[in-house]
This record gives sequence, structure tokens and C-alpha cells, in this order.
Amino acid sequence: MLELVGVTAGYRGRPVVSEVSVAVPRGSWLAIIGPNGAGKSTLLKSIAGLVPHSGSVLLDGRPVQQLSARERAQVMGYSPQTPLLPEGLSVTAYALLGRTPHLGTLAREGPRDLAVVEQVLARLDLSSMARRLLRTLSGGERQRAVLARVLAQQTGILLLDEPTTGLDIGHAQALLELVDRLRTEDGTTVVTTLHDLTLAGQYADRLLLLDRGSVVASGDSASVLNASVLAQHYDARLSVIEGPDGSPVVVPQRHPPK
Ligand SMILES: Nc1ncnc2c1ncn2[C@@H]1O[C@H](COP(=O)(O)OP(=O)(O)OP(=O)(O)O)[C@@H](O)[C@H]1O
Repeated sequence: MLELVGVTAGYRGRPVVSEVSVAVPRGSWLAIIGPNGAGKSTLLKSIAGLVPHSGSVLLDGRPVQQLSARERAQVMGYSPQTPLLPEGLSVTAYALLGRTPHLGTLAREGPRDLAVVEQVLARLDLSSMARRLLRTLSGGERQRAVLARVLAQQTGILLLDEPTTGLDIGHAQALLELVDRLRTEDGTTVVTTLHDLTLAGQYADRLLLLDRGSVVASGDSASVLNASVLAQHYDARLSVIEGPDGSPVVVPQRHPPK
């Protein structure tokens, strides 16, 4: 169980996320949504221990600040929105970095680590690029390589900042299905930021809508993906319709022609 209690975080003494409380049960999926600059990445980084915060981030009742960086990396995998990649590494070598928290001091990766990476690359449709250098990949391929490193970490909690950015609709869907499978089969707990509200509603159990650092709506997709709530907080013209499977679909509306 991951639990945030009154989490406030920011930069140089200026809070950009205020008093966020939410419980994320094991095996569930929380999507943090909200307009640009709302504080979504900052909240995710504070859960990952990368931005100092007040309040508590509790993992099975224990504050995550009490974990060493290595312990944290064994339980939480984090993928940033715009990662800095070691461009000269191959996809396999880079994904193997995800195994580091599981290796002993000075130990090298073994056959099991390689097998984990091969499996993850296959699941992300990257096997044919295993030997390619990161610098030679397209944007969407790089994004999938970043996720390969995080998934190779095999953690019980995944913190993914905009994991579908730059992915085409098929690869975005495949990635979210893969994460969903980890959740249902292995009980992985998932926290993602997502700009695609329809996808957020399809995959997450619970949505947390942030605006200017505060939670303005929280609950299942039917309650949070409400047209007037979204229009107000995103300053957008949109409708919410029912999709073929009954889940909400958020549709942008053009201004009527003058
Ligand atoms: N390292 C930093 N130093 C100072 N201010 C920062 C830093 N990182 C983010 N901010 C500011 O904090 C606020 C929240 O940023 P954050 O990246 O958390 O928003 P976001 O909701 O993820 O936005 P987006 O949808 O645009 O990715 C913004 O006003 C941003 O300018």
C-alpha cells in the first residue's frame, strides 16, 4: 500500500504541490491528471524521493524517506518525462542498468538479468533494436527503451511520468496493456501522469485531478472525467461521450466558425 498524507512539495521554498492525500492500494493504478504546470511531475518525483516534501509518503506504513536510494530502487521504478540518456549505450546495455539495484556490490549482471531484459525488450517490441545505440533511435523507440529499463527493475511500484509521450496509438496501447498486465498478474502498483484523459480513464482505477498544485477532483473515471470540471480546469472546450465499452471518451470541440 502506497499512501500520501498531506504531501506538499516545491522548489526553492515555493510549494507547487499542496496537501495532497491519497491512498493507492497494492495492484491498483492511480493516474495524476491536470493542466500543464499543475504539479503532476513534481508530485510523482516526491513519491520517487527526488523532490523533498513535507507530509508523508508511506510504503506499507513506512516513510519512503527512511529508505536508502538502493532500497528505494528495489521497490520503486521511476521513469522521468524527459530523461537524459547515455546516448552511446546499446538498448540492451541501457535496459540492464535497471538490474543494478538487484546486484551485489561490484557484482556484474548474470544470465538471469539478461533473460529479464530480453523478455522486457520483446514485450516492448524492441528485440530487433537490442544492439542499436540509443542515439540512433526514434523518439518513440527511445521512450520505449526508457520503459524497458524501468520494467527490467522489476519493482512492486511503477511511477511513470507521461509514459505514452511520443508513442503512436498502437505502441501507447501496447505499453498500457503491458503495465496493466503487470498490475493484475503481479500486483504491481502503478502511478502515472497522463495527458490523454481518455486513456487515463480506460486504464486507471482512480484519477487525481491537480490544478495549481491542489487536488480539485479525485475518484473513478466516471466522476472525474466530467465535461464541466475538465473544461473549467483545462480552460478547454470539450465534451465527454460514452465509448463503445462504456468508458468516458474526452472529445475536444472546435470553436464554432465565425
Ligand atoms: N526544478 C524546478 N525548479 C523550479 N520550478 C520548477 C522546477 N520544476 C518544475 N517547476 C515548476 O513547478 C510547477 C509544476 O511543474 P510540474 O513539472 O510538476 O508540472 P506538470 O503538471 O507536470 O506540467 P506538464 O503537464 O507541463 O508536464 C511549474 O510551474 C514549473 O515551472
